[in-house]
Amino acid sequence: MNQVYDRIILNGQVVLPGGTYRLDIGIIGGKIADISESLADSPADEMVDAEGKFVLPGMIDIHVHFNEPNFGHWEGFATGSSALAAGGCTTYADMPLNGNPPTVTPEALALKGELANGNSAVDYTFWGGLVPGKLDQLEKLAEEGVRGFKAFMSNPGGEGEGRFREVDDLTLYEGMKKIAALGGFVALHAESDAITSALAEQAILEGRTDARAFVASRPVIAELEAVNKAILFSEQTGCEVHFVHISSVEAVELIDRAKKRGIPVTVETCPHYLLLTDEDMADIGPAAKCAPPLRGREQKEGLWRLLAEGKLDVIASDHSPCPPELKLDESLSFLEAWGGIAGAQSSLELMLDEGFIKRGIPLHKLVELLSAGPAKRFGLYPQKGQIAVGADADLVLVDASRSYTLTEDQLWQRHKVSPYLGRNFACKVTTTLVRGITVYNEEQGVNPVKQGQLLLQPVHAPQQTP
Ligand SMILES: NC(=O)N[C@H]1NC(=O)NC1=O
Ligand SMILES: [Zn+2]
Ligand SMILES: [Zn+2]
Repeated sequence: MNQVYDRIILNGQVVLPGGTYRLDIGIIGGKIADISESLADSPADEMVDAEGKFVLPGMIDIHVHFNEPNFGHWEGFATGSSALAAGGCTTYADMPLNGNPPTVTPEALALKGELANGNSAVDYTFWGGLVPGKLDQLEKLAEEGVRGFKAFMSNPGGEGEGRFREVDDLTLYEGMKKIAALGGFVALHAESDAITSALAEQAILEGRTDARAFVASRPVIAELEAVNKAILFSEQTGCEVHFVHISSVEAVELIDRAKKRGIPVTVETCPHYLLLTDEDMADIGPAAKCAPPLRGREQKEGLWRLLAEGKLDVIASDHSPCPPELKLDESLSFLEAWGGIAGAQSSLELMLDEGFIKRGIPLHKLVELLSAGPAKRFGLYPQKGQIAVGADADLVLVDASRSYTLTEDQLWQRHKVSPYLGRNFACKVTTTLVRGITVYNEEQGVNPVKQGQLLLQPVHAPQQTP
């Protein structure tokens, strides 16, 4: 066959679902048209030499907070998605907070869509929100194509009237019944508000406001209590639950036991729970503050063990930035500083560095958590999330023979705050392609033409003809 390819990626170590092989990839019309041992002699408009590099499916980061509308000064679509592109992520799902209005009505969803359109470096979709008083909006959001609905079981913090609020038990239960009927799923920030707010209040009364006090105010039992309740609600309503940013071995095991009983649950953790500990949080300061908090070394090692055992489904960044003064102002105690880690650009490199290079976990196993797992969770698979003929050509080239130190000037996000500044990475993303288009390369940086497409299918839209 004498096909003319738009582009051929030559000589890379290509990470397929079952393993890593030296292969060439031919791209036509934004899709992977061929994967073969030699396309070197095939005609193509452009040849990309991937000699010595790994070629992976782009990461699919289903947990980021880009904060528009109205909180673009925290993080916006252009800067946030640029950080993702530079870090090897090709699709993301934006959370319904901390922008205002939060994405809990079709009007707010439309506003998100307008703000992201033309400003996103990579493809994207939106989470809706499940909050008290807005149960009647769920169906309308589903009509606009929303399938995932985020709820907080503890106080999400944040500023302003009309901001996103945590669910009470009845809203969660009733919401899950409705979402199940709509064919959707919920994502839960699973920490018990009763436990965390009482402990935080007690700490403040006792004048304990440092990093250690923060960790003590959000113990593992708070996570377990919330997970346990949500599993019960899932069992009772049939609603699928995705547990975001799980931080403890005990919670992953609880979720795993529920899966084995046939309850439709999935579990996510974040690079920071696998890379950092509570001691790092105290050393680095509020740049490493997140909720649930970073935990001890045994928890971190335990999460790696569970990852190796296949008990995790998704790795996501939970990129949740804020203006630097809300974290770094010296008048703020650790307890008062904004909780949220802004690590979007580093997720893939951290997982490859620590998981593949240092711990020897096969790349295709990591790709299951970074790409295929999240794509499946969001119904984007097999169009996205794997390297396969017919899939979108969403590809990342990684040089694993190059080490570098992360500095502020390399960060594409709105504010140059990251717990990974100064860290030495043993690999580097060199090129990111979305549907065959170069959205990032080392020499030129992020492509200024923002070609990311929205991946929502409103039910009333005319079906696209191929
Ligand atoms: N509101 C918000 O984004 N909170 C996030 N930050 C964090 O560390 N955990 C979260 O859920
Ligand atoms: Zn959360
Ligand atoms: Zn979050």
